[in-house]
This record gives sequence, structure tokens and C-alpha cells, in this order.
Amino acid sequence: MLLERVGKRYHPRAPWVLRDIDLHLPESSLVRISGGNGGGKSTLLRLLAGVSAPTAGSVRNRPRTAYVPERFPPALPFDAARYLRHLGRVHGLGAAEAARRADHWTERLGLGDHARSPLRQLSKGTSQKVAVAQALMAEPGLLVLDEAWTGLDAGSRAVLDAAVLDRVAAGGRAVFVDHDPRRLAGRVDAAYAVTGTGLRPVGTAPAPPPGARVLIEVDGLGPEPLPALPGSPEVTPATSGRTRLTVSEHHSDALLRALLDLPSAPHVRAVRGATDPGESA
Ligand SMILES: Nc1ncnc2c1ncn2[C@@H]1O[C@H](COP(=O)(O)OP(=O)(O)OP(=O)(O)O)[C@@H](O)[C@H]1O
Repeated sequence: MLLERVGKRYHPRAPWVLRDIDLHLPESSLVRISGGNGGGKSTLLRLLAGVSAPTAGSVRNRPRTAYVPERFPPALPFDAARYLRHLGRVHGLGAAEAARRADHWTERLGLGDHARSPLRQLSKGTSQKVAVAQALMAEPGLLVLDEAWTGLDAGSRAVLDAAVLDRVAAGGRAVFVDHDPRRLAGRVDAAYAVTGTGLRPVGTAPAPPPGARVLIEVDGLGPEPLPALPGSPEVTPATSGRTRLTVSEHHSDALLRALLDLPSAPHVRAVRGATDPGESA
């Protein structure tokens, strides 16, 4: 996908927000966009997503795209389950596949109890899960995420991290804006800052140190013995059905995916740095 000399202004006499933007997004790329408040990050993401047309220049070879906007419009006469199935059809899926993927992401993001509530009654965090689910359901060639992690609980943030990395591993492109500079640190292929009306390459945040360990807390692992898990985590049962797993940062994405794929479908409650290799609290 290629942006060539792309410019945007919102009115013929308004100042240019972006001008002469050249950007190549190769397959299997994860790209971070940063910049100051009101600088044009969301404008750029809308151009990438194809929901806004450039005033100048061209966008070539955009793959099938899904977009999580900064503000999700929930004032629709649907409940979350119907909305997701409908969006699945809009993304080109058959009815059965749309329903299957809607159920899958409803489960993974812990939306279950709210799936039958009207969208306009959902809390901000739950609406955000619906916005994320509709984008992930599409399994798009380009995923555009505008502060998509904001408002999500730690477990859902981890699910989104893993889903983004999965998309990129499958050959897709993902472009994101997030206020947390550590978001997907060490996994970003290119980073750019919107400065003035232009786009400037900037350094990517380094990966956590090789010895860093990550603590994952899950509910509902079930009584059955665990299979072999990536990174051979240290497993500590905690109170009321909660289990803590500590693993090297290097294996944490693979471990999260393996946990979420277990037949008992445990719910990830938290993912955070463990301060020392033995930490289990
Ligand atoms: N629909 C619109 N109509 C008119 N002007 C707009 C519109 N959307 C954005 N702008 C203007 O374009 C400029 C860039 O806004 P944009 O939302 O892209 O920046 P941003 O970097 O995403 O900001 P923030 O960090 O606050 O989310 C701002 O001056 C904003 O007022």
C-alpha cells in the first residue's frame, strides 16, 4: 500500500492538516504513528482507513481494511451481538461465518454478558470492546487502530496486542496511534511522528530487556492438568479460581495465545511486568 503526496484540509480555505505525505506500508508491517495533540494523527488514520478522502495525492493498493476509530458511534438501534453479525456481513462474510467470528471475539474480549444490551447502553469500555471486535472479525489486510486500547481492561488489551501481532504475522499491515509509548514495544517495524503538516520517521521503542518476565493472571483455567505451554511458565494457583503464570517476555505473546485457545477458554484478567523472576503476586 502506498500514499503518494497525500494532503488533507477540511475546507478549501482551511489550512492544510497534512501535506505531501509519502508512505509505503509493506506486507507484514506494524507501524506506529505519534505526534502532538491536534497534529493530524487521526486525520492520517482516517485517510489510511479510507473513511476520509485525500484532498490531494493518492492512496494506492489499499487492502481490505478494518478501522477502530477514536470515537466509536454507538447510537445505533442494535444490540452488540446483532451489530457484530451485521458488520461481519458488511465485511463480506456469510451469515454463518459472521456469527462464528462475532461469537469468537465476544468470548475473547469478555463481552458475553453485554452482547444483548443495546449499544447505546454500553459503558465506554464495553463499547470499545465492540469497536475492537468488529475490526478483528474482518481479519483485514490493513488494521487501523486509533487509541483502540484506551478504555479496555488489561486482559482485553493483551488480547488486542496478540491479535495485532497475529494479523501482522499473517501478512497484514497494522497502523496504530496509542498514548502509551510502550505499546507493542520491540514489535514495531516503523514509527513516524506527525510534525507540522509532514511525517517524520522516528525511532521505535526498544524491546524489554531479554531477562524481563511477565505475569499473566487468568480466571477459569479449570481443574484439568495444563498441556505443555510456550515458555514453560511458572504456574501458581491463587484464590477463587485465579491462576498466575510467570514467563519470559519473549514467550508472553505465545503463552497468551495458547491460554486463550485452551478448551476451557480462560479469561485473562491482567498482564503486567513481574519485577523479579520468582514474582508470583
Ligand atoms: N472533521 C473535521 N473538520 C474540520 N477540522 C477537523 C476535522 N477533523 C479534524 N480537524 C482538524 O484537523 C486538525 C488535526 O486533527 P486530528 O484529530 O487529526 O489530530 P490528532 O493528532 O488526532 O489530535 P488528538 O491528539 O487531539 O486526537 C485539528 O486542527 C482539527 O481541529
